[in-house]
Amino acid sequence: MSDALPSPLPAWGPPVIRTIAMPADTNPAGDIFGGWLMAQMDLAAGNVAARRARGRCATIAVEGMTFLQPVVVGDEVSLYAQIVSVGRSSIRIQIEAWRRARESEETIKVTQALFTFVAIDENRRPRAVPPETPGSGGA
Ligand SMILES: CCCCCCCCCCCCCCCC(=O)SCCNC(=O)CCNC(=O)[C@H](O)C(C)(C)COP(=O)(O)OP(=O)(O)OC[C@H]1O[C@@H](n2cnc3c(N)ncnc32)[C@H](O)[C@@H]1OP(=O)(O)O
Repeated sequence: MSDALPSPLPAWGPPVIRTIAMPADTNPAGDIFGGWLMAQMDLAAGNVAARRARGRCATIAVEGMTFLQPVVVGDEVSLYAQIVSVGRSSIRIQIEAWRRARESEETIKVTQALFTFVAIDENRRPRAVPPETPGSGGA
Protein backbone atom coordinates (compact mmCIF):
# COMPACT_ATOMS: atom_id res chain seq x y z
CA MET A 1 0.00 0.00 0.00
CA SER A 2 1.27 3.48 -0.89
CA ASP A 3 1.87 6.19 1.73
CA ALA A 4 1.32 8.90 -0.89
CA LEU A 5 -1.25 11.53 0.00
CA PRO A 6 -4.22 11.88 -2.34
CA SER A 7 -3.51 14.60 -4.88
CA PRO A 8 -6.22 16.74 -6.48
CA LEU A 9 -3.93 17.82 -9.34
CA PRO A 10 -5.55 18.26 -12.76
CA ALA A 11 -5.59 15.08 -14.84
CA TRP A 12 -3.85 16.86 -17.70
CA GLY A 13 -0.63 14.88 -17.65
CA PRO A 14 2.70 16.14 -16.35
CA PRO A 15 3.37 19.85 -15.77
CA VAL A 16 4.60 21.86 -18.73
CA ILE A 17 6.92 23.78 -16.41
CA ARG A 18 8.10 23.09 -12.88
CA THR A 19 10.19 25.74 -11.18
CA ILE A 20 11.13 27.14 -7.76
CA ALA A 21 9.91 30.54 -6.55
CA MET A 22 13.03 32.59 -5.73
CA PRO A 23 13.65 35.72 -3.63
CA ALA A 24 14.10 37.79 -6.81
CA ASP A 25 10.48 36.99 -7.75
CA THR A 26 8.89 38.67 -4.71
CA ASN A 27 6.71 41.76 -4.44
CA PRO A 28 7.41 44.48 -1.84
CA ALA A 29 5.41 42.53 0.75
CA GLY A 30 7.67 39.50 0.41
CA ASP A 31 5.21 37.18 -1.34
CA ILE A 32 5.75 36.01 -4.89
CA PHE A 33 4.85 38.72 -7.41
CA GLY A 34 1.68 38.02 -9.42
CA GLY A 35 3.39 39.21 -12.58
CA TRP A 36 6.02 36.50 -12.20
CA LEU A 37 3.29 33.86 -11.95
CA MET A 38 1.53 35.28 -15.01
CA ALA A 39 4.80 35.15 -16.93
CA GLN A 40 5.23 31.48 -15.99
CA MET A 41 1.67 30.80 -17.14
CA ASP A 42 2.29 32.63 -20.43
CA LEU A 43 5.49 30.63 -20.96
CA ALA A 44 3.77 27.32 -20.25
CA ALA A 45 0.75 28.09 -22.43
CA GLY A 46 2.99 29.55 -25.15
CA ASN A 47 5.04 26.39 -25.20
CA VAL A 48 1.91 24.25 -25.63
CA ALA A 49 0.58 26.62 -28.31
CA ALA A 50 3.85 26.63 -30.28
CA ARG A 51 3.97 22.85 -30.17
CA ARG A 52 0.38 22.50 -31.38
CA ALA A 53 0.81 25.23 -34.04
CA ARG A 54 4.24 23.95 -35.07
CA GLY A 55 5.75 27.42 -34.80
CA ARG A 56 5.51 30.88 -33.42
CA CYS A 57 2.40 32.06 -31.53
CA ALA A 58 1.45 35.37 -29.91
CA THR A 59 -0.65 35.79 -26.79
CA ILE A 60 -3.78 37.74 -27.77
CA ALA A 61 -5.98 37.41 -24.68
CA VAL A 62 -6.02 36.24 -21.08
CA GLU A 63 -9.41 35.60 -19.48
CA GLY A 64 -10.37 34.77 -15.93
CA MET A 65 -6.95 35.36 -14.40
CA THR A 66 -7.51 34.42 -10.77
CA PHE A 67 -5.05 34.45 -7.88
CA LEU A 68 -6.48 31.95 -5.40
CA GLN A 69 -3.64 31.58 -2.90
CA PRO A 70 -0.26 33.24 -2.30
CA VAL A 71 3.04 31.65 -3.31
CA VAL A 72 6.06 32.03 -1.04
CA VAL A 73 9.81 31.85 -1.62
CA GLY A 74 11.03 28.28 -1.89
CA ASP A 75 7.75 26.85 -3.14
CA GLU A 76 7.84 24.40 -6.02
CA VAL A 77 5.51 25.83 -8.66
CA SER A 78 4.06 23.55 -11.34
CA LEU A 79 2.24 24.79 -14.43
CA TYR A 80 -0.39 22.49 -15.94
CA ALA A 81 -1.99 23.17 -19.33
CA GLN A 82 -4.80 21.80 -21.41
CA ILE A 83 -5.84 22.85 -24.92
CA VAL A 84 -9.53 23.77 -24.74
CA SER A 85 -10.20 24.56 -28.40
CA VAL A 86 -8.48 25.28 -31.69
CA GLY A 87 -9.87 27.76 -34.23
CA ARG A 88 -8.53 28.71 -37.65
CA SER A 89 -5.52 30.58 -36.25
CA SER A 90 -6.24 30.64 -32.52
CA ILE A 91 -5.65 28.17 -29.71
CA ARG A 92 -7.30 28.48 -26.28
CA ILE A 93 -5.41 26.94 -23.39
CA GLN A 94 -6.49 26.54 -19.77
CA ILE A 95 -3.61 26.96 -17.36
CA GLU A 96 -3.35 26.19 -13.67
CA ALA A 97 -0.41 26.86 -11.35
CA TRP A 98 0.00 24.73 -8.26
CA ARG A 99 2.36 25.24 -5.33
CA ARG A 100 4.04 22.69 -3.11
CA ALA A 101 5.80 23.95 0.00
CA ARG A 102 9.41 22.79 0.11
CA GLU A 103 8.96 20.30 2.94
CA SER A 104 5.41 19.12 2.26
CA GLU A 105 3.63 16.80 -0.15
CA GLU A 106 0.50 18.95 -0.08
CA THR A 107 -0.25 20.62 -3.41
CA ILE A 108 -2.52 23.67 -3.70
CA LYS A 109 -3.90 25.40 -6.78
CA VAL A 110 -2.73 29.02 -6.70
CA THR A 111 -3.74 30.54 -10.04
CA GLN A 112 -5.83 29.77 -13.11
CA ALA A 113 -6.58 31.49 -16.41
CA LEU A 114 -7.61 30.89 -20.00
CA PHE A 115 -4.97 32.04 -22.48
CA THR A 116 -5.63 32.56 -26.19
CA PHE A 117 -2.75 32.43 -28.65
CA VAL A 118 -2.71 33.18 -32.36
CA ALA A 119 -0.37 31.27 -34.65
CA ILE A 120 1.64 33.86 -36.57
CA ASP A 121 3.87 33.79 -39.62
CA GLU A 122 7.23 35.44 -40.27
CA ASN A 123 5.42 38.78 -40.83
CA ARG A 124 3.61 38.43 -37.49
CA ARG A 125 0.28 37.92 -39.28
CA PRO A 126 -2.18 35.17 -38.30
CA ARG A 127 -1.68 31.83 -40.03
CA ALA A 128 -3.79 28.68 -39.95
CA VAL A 129 -3.07 26.18 -37.20
CA PRO A 130 -2.02 22.98 -38.99
CA PRO A 131 -3.94 19.73 -38.46
CA GLU A 132 -3.12 17.88 -35.29
CA THR A 133 -0.29 15.37 -35.58
CA PRO A 134 0.82 12.74 -33.06
CA GLY A 135 2.53 14.49 -30.16
CA SER A 136 1.39 18.01 -31.05
CA GLY A 137 -1.25 18.20 -28.31
CA GLY A 138 -4.99 17.81 -28.06
CA ALA A 139 -8.22 19.60 -29.11
C1 LIG B 1 10.97 31.80 -33.52
C2 LIG B 1 10.61 30.62 -32.55
C3 LIG B 1 9.27 30.04 -32.72
C4 LIG B 1 8.92 28.91 -31.75
C5 LIG B 1 9.04 29.39 -30.34
C6 LIG B 1 8.62 28.38 -29.36
C7 LIG B 1 8.85 28.88 -27.95
C8 LIG B 1 7.66 28.61 -27.09
C9 LIG B 1 7.79 29.16 -25.73
C10 LIG B 1 7.63 30.63 -25.69
C11 LIG B 1 6.37 30.95 -25.05
C12 LIG B 1 6.27 32.42 -24.83
C13 LIG B 1 4.99 32.92 -25.32
C14 LIG B 1 4.97 34.39 -25.20
C15 LIG B 1 4.12 34.98 -26.28
C16 LIG B 1 4.19 36.46 -26.23
O1 LIG B 1 4.69 37.06 -25.35
S1 LIG B 1 3.53 37.31 -27.55
C17 LIG B 1 3.68 39.02 -27.05
C18 LIG B 1 2.36 39.59 -26.62
N1 LIG B 1 1.40 39.53 -27.67
C19 LIG B 1 1.45 40.39 -28.73
O2 LIG B 1 2.29 41.26 -28.84
C20 LIG B 1 0.37 40.18 -29.77
C21 LIG B 1 -0.13 41.52 -30.31
N2 LIG B 1 -1.24 41.29 -31.21
C22 LIG B 1 -1.07 41.11 -32.53
O3 LIG B 1 0.04 41.21 -33.05
C23 LIG B 1 -2.28 40.77 -33.35
O4 LIG B 1 -3.46 41.00 -32.59
C24 LIG B 1 -2.26 39.27 -33.82
C25 LIG B 1 -1.96 38.31 -32.67
C26 LIG B 1 -1.20 39.08 -34.91
C27 LIG B 1 -3.63 38.88 -34.37
O5 LIG B 1 -3.91 39.76 -35.42
P1 LIG B 1 -5.43 40.22 -35.69
O6 LIG B 1 -5.48 40.93 -36.99
O7 LIG B 1 -5.90 40.90 -34.44
O8 LIG B 1 -6.11 38.78 -35.81
P2 LIG B 1 -7.54 38.39 -36.37
O9 LIG B 1 -7.32 37.86 -37.76
O10 LIG B 1 -8.57 39.45 -36.15
O11 LIG B 1 -7.90 37.18 -35.39
C28 LIG B 1 -7.02 36.07 -35.32
C29 LIG B 1 -7.62 35.09 -34.34
O12 LIG B 1 -7.59 35.65 -33.04
C30 LIG B 1 -8.91 35.60 -32.46
N3 LIG B 1 -9.04 36.80 -31.62
C31 LIG B 1 -8.99 38.09 -32.02
N4 LIG B 1 -9.15 38.89 -30.96
C32 LIG B 1 -9.32 38.08 -29.88
C33 LIG B 1 -9.53 38.33 -28.50
N5 LIG B 1 -9.60 39.56 -28.00
N6 LIG B 1 -9.66 37.29 -27.68
C34 LIG B 1 -9.58 36.02 -28.15
N7 LIG B 1 -9.36 35.71 -29.47
C35 LIG B 1 -9.24 36.76 -30.31
C36 LIG B 1 -9.86 35.63 -33.64
O13 LIG B 1 -11.11 35.11 -33.29
C37 LIG B 1 -9.10 34.76 -34.63
O14 LIG B 1 -9.27 33.40 -34.28
P3 LIG B 1 -9.52 32.26 -35.42
O15 LIG B 1 -10.91 32.38 -35.86
O16 LIG B 1 -8.54 32.51 -36.54
O17 LIG B 1 -9.20 30.97 -34.74
